[in-house]
Amino acid sequence: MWMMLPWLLDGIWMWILSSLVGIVGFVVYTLVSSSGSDFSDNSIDAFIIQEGSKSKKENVDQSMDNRHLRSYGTEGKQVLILYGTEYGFSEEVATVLFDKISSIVQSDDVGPLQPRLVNCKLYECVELSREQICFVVISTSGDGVPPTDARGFYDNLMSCDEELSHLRFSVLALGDSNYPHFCKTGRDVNTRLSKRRADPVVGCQDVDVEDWAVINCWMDSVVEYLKSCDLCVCMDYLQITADQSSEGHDRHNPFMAVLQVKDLLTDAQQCNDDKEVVHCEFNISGSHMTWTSGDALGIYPENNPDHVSAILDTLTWRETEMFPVPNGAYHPHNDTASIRTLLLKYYDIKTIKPELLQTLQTVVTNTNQRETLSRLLQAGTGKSNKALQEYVAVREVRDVLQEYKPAVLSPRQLLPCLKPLQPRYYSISSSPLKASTAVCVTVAVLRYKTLSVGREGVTTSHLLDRTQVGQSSPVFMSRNPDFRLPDKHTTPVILIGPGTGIAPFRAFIQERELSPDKGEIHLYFGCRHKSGDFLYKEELEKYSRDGLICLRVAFSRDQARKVYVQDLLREDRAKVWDLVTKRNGHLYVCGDARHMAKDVHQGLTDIVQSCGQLERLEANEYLRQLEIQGRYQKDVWVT
Ligand SMILES: Cc1cc2nc3c(=O)[nH]c(=O)nc-3n(C[C@H](O)[C@H](O)[C@H](O)COP(=O)(O)O)c2cc1C
Repeated sequence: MWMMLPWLLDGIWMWILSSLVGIVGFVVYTLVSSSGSDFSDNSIDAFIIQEGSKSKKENVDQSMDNRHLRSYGTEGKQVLILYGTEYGFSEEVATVLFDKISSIVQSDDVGPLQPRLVNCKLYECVELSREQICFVVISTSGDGVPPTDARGFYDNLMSCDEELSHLRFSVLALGDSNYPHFCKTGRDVNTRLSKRRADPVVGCQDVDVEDWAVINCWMDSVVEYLKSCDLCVCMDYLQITADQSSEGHDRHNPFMAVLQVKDLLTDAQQCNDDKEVVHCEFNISGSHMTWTSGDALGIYPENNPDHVSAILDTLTWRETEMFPVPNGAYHPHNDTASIRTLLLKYYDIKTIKPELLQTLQTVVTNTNQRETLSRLLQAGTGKSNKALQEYVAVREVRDVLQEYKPAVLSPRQLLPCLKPLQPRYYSISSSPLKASTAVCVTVAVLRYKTLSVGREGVTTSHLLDRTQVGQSSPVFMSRNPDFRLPDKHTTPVILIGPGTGIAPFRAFIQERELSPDKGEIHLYFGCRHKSGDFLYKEELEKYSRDGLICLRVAFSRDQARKVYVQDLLREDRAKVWDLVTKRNGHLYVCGDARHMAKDVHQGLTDIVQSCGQLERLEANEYLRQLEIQGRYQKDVWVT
């Protein structure tokens, strides 16, 4: 059932054309806009299949806002591009591929290539047995799982054995090498398609974070292949329009939620520490949005206006001039905006794309500057260019533009060099049972220095420093079906979440507080000090006094020897072992993936090894089995 929910929420309209049932099958129609470099004709992520052999074009709905229309105006050689995304990057990449394929002129020139851009969530509309060629752009999410919307497609692909020897394909696997299961989903898809005898015409390519040099290289190979390959003009298809009038709120169509509570949970003076964590509560009444404890809230930030002004200082621009809003993460109300608004709301002004340096190279007149730029770029624009990586890691767009002054860019030169501003995701820290229209998040404010300049996290500083109670922010729900309380309320749970890892556990605790049957909750929380950064201290201590939770807190910096949650778990090894093995207890870990989740896993392995008297490998296998059974769940992230 959960798989149907995003369909509805995402504004998918399923029209079963009863008159066609039995003759041409069913028609599924949808619209979701996609991200891309501009908002021209590039963003359909739906497609229609018809059973039967006759080709047919049909206009599903002409009346809608067709800004995102992809008109399949001609019968062509069908090329399927499937994307599976959690946070939008695969969609952005797939859209670029779509544009590239659209412009290919083939050597035989017998009819144009007809790319179709399809979100994996519409997998039921995709029949690989009918396709000639398919390119899959897919990320890995969670702890090595497919993006939520792509699970149906993934499961279907894995469970079906039908041979696909007629199908040519290639996979672009997006991921992040900081995670243990690097690019797992894309690799799995590649392996499975090969096993089903499909032909990998371009090798599967892993992509570490947003390495456009690698992505472009793969796309070049795809384009080269398509230029001269033989494809038939065939396939049935319908012309599809994109609907802007969808009521469901999602990443493309966020809800403007009023911030109704904002509390700083930390006290710098008490603990002599500059860490700031803020509790925010958004009012979503009227949105029809719902969530389940364990889900996350997507929030679109605004950039710091001072940083925007610093960029404007380096440009030639006029306040009255209007520019297109990028077809990035969400639909703006207007198609155009001033450069100030664009830099404030729609473009990422922290991340430096190599294109910015390449563009500067074309305008700088100072010889030293030109040489510096060409040295930086001479080893390419990919991740393997360490000098470039180091340069961009410590700078933001305003620094680069200031550095190369008096070189001046126009907005038309600058904007194509920037990424669209993406939403950030925060685990929801309240249960809908407590208040179904008040969504809470618990946000650690990011502040640091590079090149002696103060830096800040875009969303976290926007929430703490620049959003007042009563103001609205664009928000939407992000499902996390792998992080759920057990179905039976009486099952004991062990929650391990230091810092803001407490967020989803606050929701879990509220959930059990309001349920008739209350299974045991063992909470392992960690913070630096007893005073000052013990998040939700009063609340948790009250739950503990009332017997709802068994609270164990690791204060890492209150004594000479550092103490962490995994140390407390080791102290409680007999209890943990008993809960898991004798009482069917479920383990949950939330927070930092790079260190904490690994250390906790190590701690749990030690416990299983010693209490179960197992070898190391057997202990690891035991935990792996728990994961497979959904009894060891993680909601972890890399910052
Ligand atoms: C919460 C979270 C979990 C992730 N888990 C993995 C993972 O297990 N393996 C991996 O290779 N990448 C992982 N990634 C990295 C994403 O795959 C990568 O950022 C990708 O570019 C996202 O593409 P998308 O926006 O299309 O989902 C994770 C990212 C996040 C935010």
